[in-house]
Amino acid sequence: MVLPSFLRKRFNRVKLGFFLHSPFPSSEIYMTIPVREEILRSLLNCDLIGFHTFDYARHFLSCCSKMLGIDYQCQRGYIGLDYCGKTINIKILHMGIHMGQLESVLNMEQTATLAKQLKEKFEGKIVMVGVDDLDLLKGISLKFSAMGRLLEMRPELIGKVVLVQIANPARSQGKDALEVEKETTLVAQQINRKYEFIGCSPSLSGAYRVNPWDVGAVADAMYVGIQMKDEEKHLRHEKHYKYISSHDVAFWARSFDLDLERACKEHHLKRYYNVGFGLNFRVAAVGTNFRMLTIERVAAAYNNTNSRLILLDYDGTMMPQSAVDKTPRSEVISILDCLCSDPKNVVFIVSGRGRDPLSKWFSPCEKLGISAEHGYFTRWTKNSPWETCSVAMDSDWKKIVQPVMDLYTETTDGSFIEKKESALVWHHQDADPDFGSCQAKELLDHLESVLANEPVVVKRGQQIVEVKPQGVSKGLVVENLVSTMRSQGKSPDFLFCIGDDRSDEDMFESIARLVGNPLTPPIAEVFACTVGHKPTKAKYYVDDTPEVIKLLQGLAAASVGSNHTHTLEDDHRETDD
Ligand SMILES: O=P(O)(O)OC[C@H]1O[C@H](O[C@H]2O[C@H](CO)[C@@H](O)[C@H](O)[C@H]2O)[C@H](O)[C@@H](O)[C@@H]1O
Repeated sequence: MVLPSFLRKRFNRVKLGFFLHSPFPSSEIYMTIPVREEILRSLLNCDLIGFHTFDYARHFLSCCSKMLGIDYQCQRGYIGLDYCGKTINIKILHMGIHMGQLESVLNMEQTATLAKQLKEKFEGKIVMVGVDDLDLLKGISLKFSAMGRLLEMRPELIGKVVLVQIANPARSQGKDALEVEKETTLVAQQINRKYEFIGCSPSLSGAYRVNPWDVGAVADAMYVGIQMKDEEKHLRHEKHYKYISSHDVAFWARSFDLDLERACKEHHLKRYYNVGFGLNFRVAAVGTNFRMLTIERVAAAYNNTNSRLILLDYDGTMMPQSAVDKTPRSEVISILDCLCSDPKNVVFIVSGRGRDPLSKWFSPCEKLGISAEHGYFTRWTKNSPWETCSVAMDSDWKKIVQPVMDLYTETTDGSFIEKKESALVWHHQDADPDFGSCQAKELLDHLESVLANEPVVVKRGQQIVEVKPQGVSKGLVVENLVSTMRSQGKSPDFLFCIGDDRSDEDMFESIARLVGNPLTPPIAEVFACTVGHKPTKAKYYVDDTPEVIKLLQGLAAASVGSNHTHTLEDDHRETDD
């Protein structure tokens, strides 16, 4: 299960599908695994993850939600799981059996001989047949016990009913397999001894769904089966046979492969969003060369340029999503300060957060620019005034949104509403992950239906549903900052932009447009970088938040190295003091 991590790291564009041919445990059990998150994250490197049943898939989705805070949704009949901006598809399909193999065995002379022998042996008796692997999961000994219970409850059946169990040899020879074999044989012997019962082997009921742990219920089901009319037995058998023969292992393989192709195609299209649509070669390269951003690569460009624009998302980029205290560490402040001190740099935090927390957190950085609420507010330095987005701001829509969000807050324990100046945000991070995610989907639909004629958009984010004015986006921030720098005669020759979520994709999209526009001055060095390995409009990625900080630290060191005025360590010490 950890292989996908290694494969994805080594071969970025490989098509990865994973099918789990055994149950996925419920979250309560899975939770006890020390490396539970690593395994989940590894699987999420796949394009398609398959399970035998909805229950196993549900367990997996619930683990992702509870342990990684990752949402899932149902779209166009498919279950998708949002991970780092990419939708991982979940497939539910039984693997099926090999029909050709079954038929060839059925047609063998030996089979006919055995069938004849069994018929003769159990002449005049009701025969129940089960076929199982002799392993821990099949619960054969429980079925034996149920047979015992049936004979106890219905003594008139003793000698009239036979249970024939075909037990495929265990595929492993481990302690588990040997124990199951021992236990099964023991139970069978006990029951056979008690009823001097002939030739009975372990069995499986099949047509009836019963709790295998409820021996009495299994015994009842056996009785119903025994009483059943032949016509009904045939109908049930036909139904099953039709399903089994049409959903055999070949069908499973074809279907899984088709879905894997579809999932990869979607991921491919998302990653290569702009390729071939009239944009120039540089943009096309965004898709074809998606690679990890190293400090060596970016520092070389950094050192050779004179007017740099550095755009940094906050949550999930500079600050881990999982952090409780969102205040930036002194090390981060020190790095930012150092970057801002370089006269060749214009550095901006571009965040969905409100201007108050951002200005408070970054108050030590005098020269840092802040773009808050996805660009609704922008200020170039600590002492410059806030500029407000020119988008028409009629806040009457809040009167519609507030009561709807109130309703969901009331019914969703742990959720709350964040009131930003330009937006209203419903948070469900602290609610039950499954219920919260389900409510978020409902809320999104609900809001979209009541806001159809309002100048706002409803967006899903990391465990949030946000309503904000139409036209406000981080993409617009990029366009405005670049055009302001150009109008000031400081046309950027280096553009570094890093972010992790869907709102940051708007920045990458704008950058692709800027780079592809032959009518505007070219930007020599462009680094659009996402956090995490996923389909994106960015050309580069880094793995996680610590890697982002390391990268910025490298750039800050390059600035320090070029002017030799002070070291990062000095800065750090001063800030800590
Ligand atoms: O643009 P970003 O810097 O990535 O900010 C996006 C959102 O950040 C905040 O929400 C996030 O943090 C919350 C508190 O820890 C958490 O509850 C939520 O799940 C995260 O998405 C902020 O509250 C939002 O307004 C921003 O849009």
